[in-house]
Amino acid sequence: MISFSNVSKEYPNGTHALKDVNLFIDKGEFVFVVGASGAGKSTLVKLITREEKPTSGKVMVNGYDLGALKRRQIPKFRRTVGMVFQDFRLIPNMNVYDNVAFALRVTNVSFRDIRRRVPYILGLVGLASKARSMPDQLSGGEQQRVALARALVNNPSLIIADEPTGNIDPELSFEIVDLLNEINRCGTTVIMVTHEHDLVAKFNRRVITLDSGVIASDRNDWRSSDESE
Ligand SMILES: Nc1ncnc2c1ncn2[C@@H]1O[C@H](COP(=O)(O)OP(=O)(O)OP(=O)(O)O)[C@@H](O)[C@H]1O
Repeated sequence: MISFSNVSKEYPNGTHALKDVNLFIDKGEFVFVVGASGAGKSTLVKLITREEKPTSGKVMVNGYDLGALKRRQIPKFRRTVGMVFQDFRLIPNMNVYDNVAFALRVTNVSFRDIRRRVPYILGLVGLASKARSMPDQLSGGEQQRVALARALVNNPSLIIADEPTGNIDPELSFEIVDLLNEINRCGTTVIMVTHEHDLVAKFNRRVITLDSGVIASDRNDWRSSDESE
């Protein structure tokens, strides 16, 4: 569950990236966040992951009041959120298996559980046969699936993907969103920032449109709207 109550974000240089935003995303929803460059999409994501703090207002995510979160509580909170980025952010000198296992090792999961969980998650994203490959031996779509596996391996209740298909061919982009869709069907909340209107139209989910730091529209019936043309 995510809620924004009268949230504004002003960066130190005076840019008002978000202005008095009110928003509620329930557990289990799939939400696209769209909007022009500079509209405030990444700022919204950074407030949800507590990379940034609001200048005013209250952000609640998975039961945590992020404004009141102590520094030492941040890692525990972040384990409830899986993050996927446009540039994949894989560790280049680790193979696929280790990239995913690493996310578990840093949280002190036992060797036995890692050996059980990593192959399961790699199977889920269709990469069981690539476990020993290095990231630079994979296509963009495959690298993003590894990143997705890494985001999923801690069993987060929320996946937040900031332009996950931005560096991927259009055919493979569909596969990534399809995977996110499957993950969502199993109960995980998914928030995906994108510029790709084709994908948004194809999957027909809730769409939040940001414009100059405010929510310009928030709708569940994207396909029937004129904006999908
Ligand atoms: N660290 C920062 N310091 C100052 N201004 C910032 C910072 N980060 C973002 N901004 C500004 O805040 C506004 C919103 O930026 P944000 O990155 O949230 O937009 P966006 O919708 O994600 O854009 P894009 O689609 O280009 O990634 C922009 O005017 C941007 O220049």
